[in-house]
Amino acid sequence: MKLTKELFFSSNLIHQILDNTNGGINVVDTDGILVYVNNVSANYLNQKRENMIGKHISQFYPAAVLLTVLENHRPILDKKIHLVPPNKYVVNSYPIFMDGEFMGAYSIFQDIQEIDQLNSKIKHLEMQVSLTKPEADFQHVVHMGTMQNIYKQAKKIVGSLGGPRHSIITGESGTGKTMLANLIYNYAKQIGVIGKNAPFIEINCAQFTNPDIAAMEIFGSVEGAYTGSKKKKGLFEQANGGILFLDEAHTIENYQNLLLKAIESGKIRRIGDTKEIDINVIVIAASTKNLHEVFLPELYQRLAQYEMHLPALRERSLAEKENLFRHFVMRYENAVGEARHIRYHVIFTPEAKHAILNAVYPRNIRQMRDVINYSIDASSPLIEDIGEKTEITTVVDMEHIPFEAAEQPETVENSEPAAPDDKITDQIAQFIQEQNASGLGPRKIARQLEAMGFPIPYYKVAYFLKKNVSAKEAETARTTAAFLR
Ligand SMILES: Nc1ncnc2c1ncn2[C@@H]1O[C@H](COP(=O)(O)OP(=O)(O)OP(=O)(O)O)[C@@H](O)[C@H]1O
Repeated sequence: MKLTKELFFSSNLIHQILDNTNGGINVVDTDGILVYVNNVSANYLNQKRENMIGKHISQFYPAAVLLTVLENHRPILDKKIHLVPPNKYVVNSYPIFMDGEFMGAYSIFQDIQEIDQLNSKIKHLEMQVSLTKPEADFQHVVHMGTMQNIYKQAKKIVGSLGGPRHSIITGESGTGKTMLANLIYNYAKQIGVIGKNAPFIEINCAQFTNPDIAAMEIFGSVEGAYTGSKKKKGLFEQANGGILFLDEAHTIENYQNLLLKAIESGKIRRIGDTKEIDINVIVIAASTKNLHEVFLPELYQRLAQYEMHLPALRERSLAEKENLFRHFVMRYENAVGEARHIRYHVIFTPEAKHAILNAVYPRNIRQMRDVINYSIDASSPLIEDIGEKTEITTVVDMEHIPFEAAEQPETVENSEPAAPDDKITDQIAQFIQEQNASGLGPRKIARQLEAMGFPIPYYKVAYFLKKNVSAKEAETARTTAAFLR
């Protein structure tokens, strides 16, 4: 027997095919009575198809999208629903017309939990990358604390009338040397000293265990210069017309002469080659060491016309640390906001903020940033708990701070101004709860309280709500008052 169009439509084949699709299918008449259900749909509800057909769809799917299509006679596409929580489905529903007459509707739905989870993972990864990427694009960084003065000096490296110069940046690990080099690069592009597409080539000189390999990477090589070496363009050549950032520059000891020659003559020679190549590169050498003690005097002199030192975090003022703290918290809020399309507010309790600001960070700003990110991570809700919310507030408390920062034995007195205690009563606690129950967030409630003459900071309101200290549960008015204080 041969499969023909007639045979196909007269046989049971179409049902077999519909049963073997990945999606659930429901077909209803104009009254919403199920006339067809495929196996996938029946299986989702642990039902037998025969039990479903002939009954009203709302018996099985009370909020069926099909019911709306029956009313409007219009398709509804890509509607996301939680059919059997936590599973998520996407539903497409269409009206059925025959010879222009409305006859019913059908829907196809598919489980998208897996796709959703993958999307979530991608978003999470994107967010992690954005939280740890350097700040080169963040112009406001240059208006903060130490950076303000250093950036003024740094602009002269590329922006002085005498032409761009080479320079040195020193500072402990994590103090912002790479970030500063990036800021210089951006500024050079902005004022047209280098082209819009000029390269920024960064190399950590310490990554090479063998100084010969380091030299070949930096200056390039010709085939056979060393056993197995190939013809290769070096990073100097790749940086032509832009900036070469040599991180941990103190480790290039053996090749200081080559570097000096390149800087002095504007020419390089690939290792093993006799031919010289013209280069036009601004060199920024960075190091955690004092290069004055490590470099050849001529090389040091050449580079150190502009030498900038980035102080360790412990040497910076509390005001600067507070700025950095705010900066990283805001960065987190923005990253979550963008990734999840919600307004995300992060509030640190005074104790937690104090611990973060006063902790000792051997890896400087990078470590402080990581501690802040970690603490917010620890206090934040899970993605699955966000649901349909568009605004979320999280409170970071001491319990969320990683041990490395929380263990610092600091006192917390005077970290925040206390509210006038004679005014805080159990009624205020009740007021906060009532306002919150009616949908107001901590900021709005704090504003209302302030207008009423009770200036309680919003983070205290948020902390209070988070801990769910109810006025009824509180033993006495004083307990609640003490908590809010
Ligand atoms: N003033 C600042 N404002 C905001 N972020 C900063 C500041 N200084 C440093 N950072 C951030 O701290 C992190 C570490 O900075 P960076 O990588 O520039 O340090 P580094 O001195 O080059 O470290 P290493 O010596 O280990 O290479 C980066 O994410 C950087 O963006």
